[in-house]
Amino acid sequence: MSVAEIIVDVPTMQTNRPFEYLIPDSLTEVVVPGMRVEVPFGRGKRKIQGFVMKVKDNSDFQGKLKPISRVIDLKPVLSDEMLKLSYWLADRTYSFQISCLQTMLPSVMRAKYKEFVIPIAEDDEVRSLLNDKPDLEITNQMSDETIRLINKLRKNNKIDIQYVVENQALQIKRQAVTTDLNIIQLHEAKSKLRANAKAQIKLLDFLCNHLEELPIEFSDLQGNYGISRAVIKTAEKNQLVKIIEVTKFRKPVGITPEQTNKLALTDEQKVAVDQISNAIDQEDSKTFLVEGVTGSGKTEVYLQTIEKALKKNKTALMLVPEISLTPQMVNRVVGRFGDQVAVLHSGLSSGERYDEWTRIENKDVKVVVGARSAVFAPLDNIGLIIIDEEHEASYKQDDNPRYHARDVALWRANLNKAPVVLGSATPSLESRARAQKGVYQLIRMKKRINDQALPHVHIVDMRDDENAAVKGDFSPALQESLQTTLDRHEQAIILLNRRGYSSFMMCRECGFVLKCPNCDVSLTYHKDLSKMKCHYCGHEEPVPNFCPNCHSKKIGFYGTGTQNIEQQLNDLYPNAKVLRMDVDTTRRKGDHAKILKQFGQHKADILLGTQMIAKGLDFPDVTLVGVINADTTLSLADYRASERTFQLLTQVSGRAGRAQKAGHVIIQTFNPDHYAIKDAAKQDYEKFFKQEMYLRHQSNYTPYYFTTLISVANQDEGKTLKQSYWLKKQLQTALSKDAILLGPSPTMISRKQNKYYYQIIVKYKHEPKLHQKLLEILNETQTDTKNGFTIAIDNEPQHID
Ligand SMILES: Nc1ncnc2c1ncn2[C@@H]1O[C@H](COP(=O)(O)OP(=O)(O)OP(=O)(O)O)[C@@H](O)[C@H]1O
Ligand SMILES: [Zn+2]
Ligand SMILES: [Zn+2]
Repeated sequence: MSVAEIIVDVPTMQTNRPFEYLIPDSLTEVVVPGMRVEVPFGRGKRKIQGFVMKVKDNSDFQGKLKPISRVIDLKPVLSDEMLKLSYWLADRTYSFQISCLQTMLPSVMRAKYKEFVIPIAEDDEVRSLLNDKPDLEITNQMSDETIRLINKLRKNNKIDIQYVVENQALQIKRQAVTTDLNIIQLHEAKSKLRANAKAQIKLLDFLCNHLEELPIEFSDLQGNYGISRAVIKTAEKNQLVKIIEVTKFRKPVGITPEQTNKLALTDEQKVAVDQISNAIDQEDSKTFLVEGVTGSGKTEVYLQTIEKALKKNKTALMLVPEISLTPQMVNRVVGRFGDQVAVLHSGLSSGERYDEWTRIENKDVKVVVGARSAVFAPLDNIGLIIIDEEHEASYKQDDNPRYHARDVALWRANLNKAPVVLGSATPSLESRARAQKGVYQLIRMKKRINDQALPHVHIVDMRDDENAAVKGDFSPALQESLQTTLDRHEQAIILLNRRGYSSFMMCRECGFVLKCPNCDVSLTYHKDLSKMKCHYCGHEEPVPNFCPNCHSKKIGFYGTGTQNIEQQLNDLYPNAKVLRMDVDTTRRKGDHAKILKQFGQHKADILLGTQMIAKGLDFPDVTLVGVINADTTLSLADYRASERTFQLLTQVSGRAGRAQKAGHVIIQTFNPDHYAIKDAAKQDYEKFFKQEMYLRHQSNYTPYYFTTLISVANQDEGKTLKQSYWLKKQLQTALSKDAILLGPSPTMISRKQNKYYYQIIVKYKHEPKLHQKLLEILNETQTDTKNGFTIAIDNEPQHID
């Protein structure tokens, strides 16, 4: 007898452990760990997906084991390494193991179920429900009446509901057009068409010219040849073409890498490459922190150490923050290693992602570049892991499982005996502190390439009379610098620090602010839709003409958006070409890359944007960087506010003067004396680090204390509060007197999608009982789902709001 231990796809506390299933004789030796299978679960015929964790010869279970119904995969989709990782990840992030297993796979491989009605009794009602067909799929389009009928028939044992697991990944097919007609028949068909059937004629002409390339995908026909779906459908009806499904490897778009060659290293780069190469050679899983100023050439260090790993017949994993935001980086890696690279990022369609995943899984590639979730890439025999811009908050996932890619990378590196390289001009305080203690090895690169000086930064005090008097958002100093830059035919980058700065509506008569009815946030104006929108729940409504509160007409926009700044730039410099990069102009795939390409080709003079333009960009003609409002991130109610502000300002300043020409930066602020702004102006990370460490020490925060954030949500505010206090009491029983408990307090946005949110923060140094207690709390609160509480535990949160 062989038995499999399986984690089933039922994300509840009770099912958060392996269940045993019998492996039927027909499947012995087929079922192996890491494979997905379909198993019966609970009463009735319900079938669900599960992951095989272990296969063994016998079971201690007294009752009768149910058999596995079928296998979903023909070979394991998760390696032993990944299965092992899932235990650690679930424990560390307080999440269900099933969520962890699923997080490691491309989303298309996550289970989808179809439900079918199966008749089990002869009955008129059943027959009419099924319309004389053998079964009926239950969809969410069914009327309530039908659902009620189904329920009734089920209660009377006349029908049964069966669940079928659908493997989406295998079903990624695309619609394509082909034809059975030969060229002569096509011409004949064309001659029979009426002259005004222009679209049909165009389609037939196309077919005649591309017969050899058939079948051709719908999207291709639409996108590249302007032939619409309707035209194809008509042709199908007239039996001119056939519509079929094709499976294809999709090639991610937007990447046009130019071949790059190895550069001769500077002295600082050489030191870094040597030390890291050594660790690769020795299979030493140590962590390096490369603290290199902006433009010091960290990328070349990454590329040459990756090459080292490949030479040793190993693979390399490189994480970057949201790749679609840094096409330059992807181009550099693909340019160096060509076909050996797979790219994983959220800009890919789920199909493209799956294809890239398959290439890695098939061992067709040796290097993986990707954003956060690429840390789970099915690479084997990893020799090096790199995390660029390691300070980025986006490496932490906001939803369950709330993992930090850095932690996962360290875990995998340890198992693979590979070094980790964390790179940044502005390392996170945690990482820099670890380097201080010798946990990580610090490598500093203090000079820019070509010995180019760091840009000269000028702080403009917006409280000054002269600056306060200007009408728009541009101080005289910034206006002048922009003019000089334009006169010299150089380029400028203007940063609008976005947080809390979008356009909302306020009444200047009574102070009323237009808010979302479901969430406790103001609605944001979207010019292109001419609507007010909620960024949390998507609620939208028309722009009001008068105040809903006092009926005054003095309701108007407040705050400045990028569109507004763009208008001001156009008014100030009518001859300059401005490119705007924000959420609105980068909605579609490839928009990002397009804007950056245009700017790189100097088709525009000014690149205006939000945080997304602050990092990684490397354009030689950019000599001026202007920051409109340095303070917005500073005013966040988060203990990381100073750190975030320093990072943002240092990074964006670093975009100026990276090649031959010297760079200038103008930072407009209402807090010119704040250390985060002053240190950023000097690009002095070390000074900032010391000051910020001192303050964190004073206020008992990371990296001196560990932090865990527990949030409670419910539709009823009273219940939420009560539950929060109960939780706090529970925690107190497990904590020593050295731990600090804050809250419960409402989160900054205390209501989202009609739920109230309260949070408790635990700060601690050493609390051996805390972990167990938190698991117990989860257990107790989640078993009782009827109350509708959502409890989330965030280990080392990136944002506290
Ligand atoms: N050894 C070298 N010789 C000549 N040019 C180099 C060398 N190393 C890097 N460069 C060039 O210097 C520029 C800056 O390098 P890179 O973009 O890697 O900086 P960085 O350290 O990543 O900076 P940032 O943190 O601002 O992104 C690039 O254009 C790169 O091609
Ligand atoms: Zn009003
Ligand atoms: Zn809302």
